[in-house]
Amino acid sequence: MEEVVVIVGAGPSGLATFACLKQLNIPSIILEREDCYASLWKKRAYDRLKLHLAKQFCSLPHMPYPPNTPTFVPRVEFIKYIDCYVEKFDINPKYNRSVESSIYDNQAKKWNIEVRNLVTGRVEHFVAKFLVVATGENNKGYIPKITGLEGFGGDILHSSEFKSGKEFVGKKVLVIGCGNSGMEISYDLSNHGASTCIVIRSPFHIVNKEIIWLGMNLLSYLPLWLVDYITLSLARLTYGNLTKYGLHRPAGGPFELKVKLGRSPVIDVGTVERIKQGKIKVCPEITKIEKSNVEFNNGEVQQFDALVFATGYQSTANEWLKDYDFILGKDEMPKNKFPSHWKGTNAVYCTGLSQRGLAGVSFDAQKVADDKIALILKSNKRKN
Ligand SMILES: Cc1cc2nc3c(=O)[nH]c(=O)nc-3n(C[C@H](O)[C@H](O)[C@H](O)COP(=O)(O)OP(=O)(O)OC[C@H]3O[C@@H](n4cnc5c(N)ncnc54)[C@H](O)[C@@H]3O)c2cc1C
Ligand SMILES: NC(=O)C1=CN([C@@H]2O[C@H](COP(=O)(O)OP(=O)(O)OC[C@H]3O[C@@H](n4cnc5c(N)ncnc54)[C@H](OP(=O)(O)O)[C@@H]3O)[C@@H](O)[C@H]2O)C=CC1
Ligand SMILES: O=C(O)C(=O)Cc1c[nH]c2ccccc12
Repeated sequence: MEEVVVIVGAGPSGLATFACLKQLNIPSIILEREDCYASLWKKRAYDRLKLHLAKQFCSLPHMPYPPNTPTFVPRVEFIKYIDCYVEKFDINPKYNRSVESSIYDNQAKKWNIEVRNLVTGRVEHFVAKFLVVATGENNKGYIPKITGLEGFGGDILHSSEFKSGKEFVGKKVLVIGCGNSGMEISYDLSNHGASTCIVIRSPFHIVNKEIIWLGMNLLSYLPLWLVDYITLSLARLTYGNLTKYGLHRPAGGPFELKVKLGRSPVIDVGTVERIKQGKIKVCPEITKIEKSNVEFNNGEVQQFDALVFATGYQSTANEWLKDYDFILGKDEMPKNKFPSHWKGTNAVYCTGLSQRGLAGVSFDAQKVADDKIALILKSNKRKN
């Protein structure tokens, strides 16, 4: 099968790229390994999740949210929005297709794509003039190696498998990692009566969604350092000094760290108050595990029924994109810096790999589509 554009992944990035291309009458197909679109939001996100950024920063190209949508969109409403998006642009991804290899044929100037059909088990081949990597930054849950972890007696899960604290009523649970996932999952566990501890090993910024909303808006008018100053001042006023609870702020500002390192500030949903009340206990880094006992680097040992690893994600694009160095580095990140990151050499593009959430997804999808039309028009002109 020969295609103009093959998009790998039917998350918001793949869907947005398809829609932007369609607006320009450029045909494309999407290959998706799961049996649905937006699989992260449907299968790998916890029940109480709401978008942290206001809806104005989380829409996909060519379709705003309906006016009655809440400012901070709950997961289920976001899925409904994506449902409407898919209907509006009549998007039909090819499901259960796991892309296993993608190699550029320099002679034919085409991408050869090998796909495992997960239903039949067979390998299918696609050829495309353009390839778009839209497989996301949150592909595979990362669980660190810890001595004795494999012998742990209780439940072990990654945050992407966590649905609700109601499954842990009366249990003693340790959450490892204090990003947005870990902090919110701890709160949910505590809400449902689980005895909850959280491992915090590094400094991070605690803010709330109103402060970030203000900061995001101010970024249109003020330099980043000033927005950081205002954001930090408000955060300090709201939370006070949290060091005695084991929460430390890093040296750079919240927006500076997001832009430079892709590290998101933690948007507090009530966890900090629980920590202050002693209802969620902060623990230092784990040194080892023996059966149900977890030892921390302050020498303390505690017994747990379950461990929730909210230790982040890995992108896995380099595993299937054999010619990844046309666009990605060894670290799976785009080689070029924002805002030129979305384009590689040899007709490969990426959307959703700039650590800028859904706003970044929209930016990339539009850029990719606009670039393609230029290329296609150029090649058509040459032919005529
Ligand atoms: C818990 C959580 C909450 C988040 N909340 C927000 C938020 O509020 N606001 C925000 O802006 N961002 C948020 N993000 C970031 C979020 O990941 C992105 O905004 C968005 O989902 C990115 O879309 P994507 O299409 O790039 O990636 P994904 O949504 O991850 O989609 C990638 C798709 O590619 C498919 N795929 C992967 N590998 C292959 C392969 N080899 N072959 C075929 N298909 C493949 C996957 O199955 C998946 O369906 C959140 C992330 C997480 C983990
Ligand atoms: N509602 C929303 O909008 C939500 C958005 N998100 C977004 O999804 C993305 C992923 O977030 P998240 O899942 O929290 O992952 P992150 O990568 O943001 O956080 C991972 C956390 O795990 C810690 N960690 C890693 N390894 C270890 C270890 N061995 N021991 C102790 N701690 C460890 C990290 O600390 P260290 O810095 O020390 O490595 C960090 O605190 C982010 O962009 C986030 O903002 C997530 C949830 C909700
Ligand atoms: O949820 C995330 O981590 C995102 O990537 C969304 C996002 C984009 N820009 C930001 C700035 C501050 C906080 C979150 C985000």
